[in-house]
Amino acid sequence: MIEYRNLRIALLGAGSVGAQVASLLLEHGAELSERVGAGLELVGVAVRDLDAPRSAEIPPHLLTTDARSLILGADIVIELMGGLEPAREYLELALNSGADVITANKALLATYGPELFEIAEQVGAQLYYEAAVGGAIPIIRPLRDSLAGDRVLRILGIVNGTTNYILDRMDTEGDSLEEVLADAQRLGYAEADPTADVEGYDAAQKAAILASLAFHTTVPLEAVYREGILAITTEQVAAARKAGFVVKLLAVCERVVDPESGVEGVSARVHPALVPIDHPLAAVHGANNAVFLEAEAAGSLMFYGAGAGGMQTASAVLGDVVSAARRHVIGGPGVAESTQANLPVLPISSVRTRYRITLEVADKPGVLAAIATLFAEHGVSVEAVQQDARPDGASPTATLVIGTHEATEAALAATVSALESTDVVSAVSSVLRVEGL
Ligand SMILES: NC(=O)c1ccc[n+]([C@@H]2O[C@H](COP(=O)([O-])OP(=O)(O)OC[C@H]3O[C@@H](n4cnc5c(N)ncnc54)[C@H](O)[C@@H]3O)[C@@H](O)[C@H]2O)c1
Ligand SMILES: N[C@@H](CCO)C(=O)O
Ligand code: NA
Repeated sequence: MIEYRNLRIALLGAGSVGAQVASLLLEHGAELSERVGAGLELVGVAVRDLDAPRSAEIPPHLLTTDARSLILGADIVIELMGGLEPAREYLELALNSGADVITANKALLATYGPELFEIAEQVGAQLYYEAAVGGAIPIIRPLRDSLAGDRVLRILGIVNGTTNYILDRMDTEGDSLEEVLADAQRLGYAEADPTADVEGYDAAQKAAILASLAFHTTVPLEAVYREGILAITTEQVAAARKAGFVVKLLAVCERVVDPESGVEGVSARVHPALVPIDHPLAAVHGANNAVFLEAEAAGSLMFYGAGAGGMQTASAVLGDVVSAARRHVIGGPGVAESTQANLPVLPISSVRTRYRITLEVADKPGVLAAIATLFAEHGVSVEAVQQDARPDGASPTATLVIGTHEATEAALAATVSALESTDVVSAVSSVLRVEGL
């Protein structure tokens, strides 16, 4: 029997993910120790309420309400409390005491990531966060390690399970957003307050993390353009399907060139988008997540699986525990988060993409020509026009769907505002970006 040195692991928070991490560590600790070459000992679990019910049994002697003392005696600290404070304070304390740190907290990383990475670099500690994006799906480590020799060009991610579940049900069952949201809450996919999911805040935090890592640049959360799914109607989803698209809430992180200045930079945005039905992302159903990535040498890759769930997310946390523990055994400084590219983060107005615009127009001669002229005047090239047939004389208006070639957001926004103020257009009923063509 090999005698291992013991690594002391402190866990902060024993909710959906934390309780599963504790249970897996206690159950498989011996096996993981073999993989690491050091003993992995869960020395304590900081909780708010010692008597609260938990999704997995934790021996009472491990529970404590004194998080600070627990942190100060640990080699590896796992933060699964969520929220900004005291999570930030505890992680700084852990890093400054020389411990490696593991977190699943995307809100914390998207807000205080640069500060935390800097402390980690100064003290030579590691900060791991595989569970923060895409839950169980390996995406942080592939970006940081496997693709470190390549140049990532673009990421299209379905990184919020709740909104994917909602949009998927609207598509496959024809249900309304309100109906499905209520079900998602009942099934435990959505939070009691689902704002972070449906308004795109959760996806925007993940986009900031992915873009920073993929482009070796600090991408602050405030620089991520964000639109949620609340304005999406069942009719829009059905019309998209008829036209060969599905509606997905996408996190799009890409290299862009500012059309005015020619400056090269990066952009991160979250919004509902039309995805062609034969694109791999269109096949991501239910609450699953997927990250579709284009790299210069690797080409297209897709990472797919469970983006949430206590047990699934615990898998990613345990992977980080093994990585951190291996470094303790090997010794040496941690790998610093590289932001050396330091590219400018450009506003959404610099982004170029395609659009499908649905208009209610007067059904009379000259209307189409007037609308086409308006697009041309703003430098937006029309790719296809489709008019919905109406029964004869049933209505003096027609529905016009205009697909565009790539145009800048700025040109498109100017076109839409011109359409809104022209007489022949009675309503601009939908403007959706098309991705993945
Ligand atoms: N649940 C998922 O599927 C999932 C997926 C990916 C990432 N995450 C992230 O994992 C983290 C944990 O999520 P969760 O779903 O387990 O949340 P949760 O609400 O179920 O658990 C958090 C636990 O932390 C405890 N806690 C809060 N403040 C504390 C404090 N000061 N001291 C001690 N305990 C404290 C709470 O009482 C609660 O039990 C979050 O950052 C979340 O964003 C969760
Ligand atoms: N609320 C998130 C949980 C995982 O971060 C989701 O729906 O994907
Ligand atoms: Na992950």
